[in-house]
Amino acid sequence: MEATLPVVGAHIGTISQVFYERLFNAVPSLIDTFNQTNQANGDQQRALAGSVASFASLLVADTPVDIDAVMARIAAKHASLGVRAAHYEIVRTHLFASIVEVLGEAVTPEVASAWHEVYTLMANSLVEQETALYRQAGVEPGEVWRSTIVTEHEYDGAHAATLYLCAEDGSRLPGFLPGQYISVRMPLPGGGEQIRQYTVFPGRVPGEWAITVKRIPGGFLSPLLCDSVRPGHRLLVSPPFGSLVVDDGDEPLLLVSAGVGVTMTIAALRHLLDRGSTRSVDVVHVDRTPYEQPHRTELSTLVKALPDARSHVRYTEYDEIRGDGRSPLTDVPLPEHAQTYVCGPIPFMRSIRADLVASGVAPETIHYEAFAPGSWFGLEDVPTTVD
Ligand SMILES: NC(=O)C1=CN([C@@H]2O[C@H](COP(=O)(O)OP(=O)(O)OC[C@H]3O[C@@H](n4cnc5c(N)ncnc54)[C@H](OP(=O)(O)O)[C@@H]3O)[C@@H](O)[C@H]2O)C=CC1
Repeated sequence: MEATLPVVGAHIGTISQVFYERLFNAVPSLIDTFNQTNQANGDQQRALAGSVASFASLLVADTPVDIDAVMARIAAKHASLGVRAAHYEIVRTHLFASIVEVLGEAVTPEVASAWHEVYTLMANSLVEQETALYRQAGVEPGEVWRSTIVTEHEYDGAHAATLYLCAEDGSRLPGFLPGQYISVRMPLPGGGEQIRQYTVFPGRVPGEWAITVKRIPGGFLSPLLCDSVRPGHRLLVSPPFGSLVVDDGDEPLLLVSAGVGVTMTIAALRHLLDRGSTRSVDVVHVDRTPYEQPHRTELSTLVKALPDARSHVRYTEYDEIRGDGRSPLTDVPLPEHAQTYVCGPIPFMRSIRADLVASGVAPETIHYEAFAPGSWFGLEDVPTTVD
């Protein structure tokens, strides 16, 4: 199998394309589970087959990637989509048929069996973790969707809206950890439906959730959520999932965000405040202008309310940080032994991570979550954004 890794790698684009054609022809309903924006721009094509290949290379290579953390992130994302054990067998059938179709005779029985073994290892590990996540969430495997009611819609910054959600049956929505997200599943006006993930943060009353959605022009879901959904609207959502959560230790925290990625920082600050935390916290946030910045007032209110917190907000429209290549972290005193959480566009997270590592920060203390597919194995080669 190791010998065929480069061959599979070299043909991953074609294999993925053939795979999705086969998969969607066989099970058209799965189109709704996959992000159609990422399908259209090719990211999803690269992601799934690429994940199997990456998993295989992690198994055989001496690599610094923390495979358990990567698998935990994938399992959480799958749970938020309602993935079931049976899906892995459907994917296996069509993925292997695609590999054989593209690589032909290079796939000898020995090679095929080695790849099946890798796939089985990966699938078993994910199914086990997803089963545990469903159990913790108190739902049957894959039965993640519940009805919530939008209690309030607020435009937030120039391009985003915050939606407040309560349970349809009047019960309290379950708690969550700072950094977790929920999936929102919505029918599309032209037919079909789509699912997207949004960081969840506390609403205005206990048991209420909030999400902030940035409108992506031409996107499938975000324009609907920003501009069509209003109080009283019913929204199907998943329980909160996500393995990348702000830890409850007492080391200093560095929370770095850009754009609507600020919701992770808001969730973390609310959590610290609720717990009466005295932790040292530095917040770095980058936005284009104050007018575009979601949660601008709340960010500054929360930072002021914490006993040992500071905020460093940078505006790329007014500040030269983008033009002259200076890091948004310039002039921010980096606390020693800090845990850093980064949230924002992929290029932003990539450059912040590089700046921190160049300043001597230990890579294992830098945490980030990317919602885009294919980004599980590092910040090296991931494009795109969610809508
Ligand atoms: N909705 C949600 O719940 C969540 C969304 N996310 C993700 O967060 C991301 C936020 O994106 P969005 O709001 O569109 O961000 P924007 O594209 O609007 O960027 C926000 C700011 O970051 C700056 N920036 C971007 N890249 C760099 C860089 N390399 N170095 C310095 N500054 C940079 C931009 O500068 P400039 O003006 O020069 O472009 C801009 O000022 C999305 O990918 C989204 O998927 C993450 C967590 C939660």
